[in-house]
Amino acid sequence: MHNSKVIVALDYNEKEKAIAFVDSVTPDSCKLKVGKEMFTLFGPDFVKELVGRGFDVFLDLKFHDIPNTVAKACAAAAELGVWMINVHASGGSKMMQAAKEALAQYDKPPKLIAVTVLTSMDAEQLSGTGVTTDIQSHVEHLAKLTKESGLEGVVCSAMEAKSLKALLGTDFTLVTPGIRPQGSATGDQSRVVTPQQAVADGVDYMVIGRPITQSPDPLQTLKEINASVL
Ligand SMILES: O=c1ccn([C@@H]2O[C@H](COP(=O)(O)O)[C@@H](O)[C@H]2O)c(=O)[nH]1
Repeated sequence: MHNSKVIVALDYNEKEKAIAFVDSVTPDSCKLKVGKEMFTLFGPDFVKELVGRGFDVFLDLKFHDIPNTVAKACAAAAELGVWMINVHASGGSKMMQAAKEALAQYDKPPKLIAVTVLTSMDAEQLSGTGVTTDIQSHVEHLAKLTKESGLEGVVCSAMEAKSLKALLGTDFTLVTPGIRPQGSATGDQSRVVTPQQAVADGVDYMVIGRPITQSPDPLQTLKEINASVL
């Protein structure tokens, strides 16, 4: 069992840079996230390498397709031995249930969670997609649908953590990107929260990429974040 709440987003375009960071950390100091960029560049072998080193790996491919396709993709992801995978909740309950059922054949299936509203989105971006409710209500709606579909948790902003824990219970896992230590550049994120506030509000895991990977001393930054939320 690894204890850190930090999942480092390995969004590197060079494998050597990612491995240099991985060489500097341990499975107790962080979990690792492989997203679309590194998976597209370096594929399943890269994921297996991280799993082989004993890390909990979140394969963040955000599947969103017809139920059959998503189910097969989730089974393929489970074969890699990863700790957690995800789909988009907006794919609907049939899609999420198919994903869940595809994992039933595994003794140790990955945790399956669903993305609610991307942390890069603000009210204007969301309404531009045709959603007429406010962000908080839409996140709550999608998180409820996710729980009813049998999944273990959601990706959301830590801004929504308190209300989701109250609505869906403390066992429902909340994974929150959009984490920014005080003074860090926000970049393309909109719904940002500091690590300290996120943990105080009850999140289970914080996804942190650039504030760590682009830092002049990534290991020291990770250590400081871990220490700040003890
Ligand atoms: O709503 C979401 C879902 C996923 N992400 C991913 O998390 C990291 C965040 O990286 P930062 O550099 O800390 O912004 C990135 O890999 C995203 O693809 C997200 O940001 N928001």
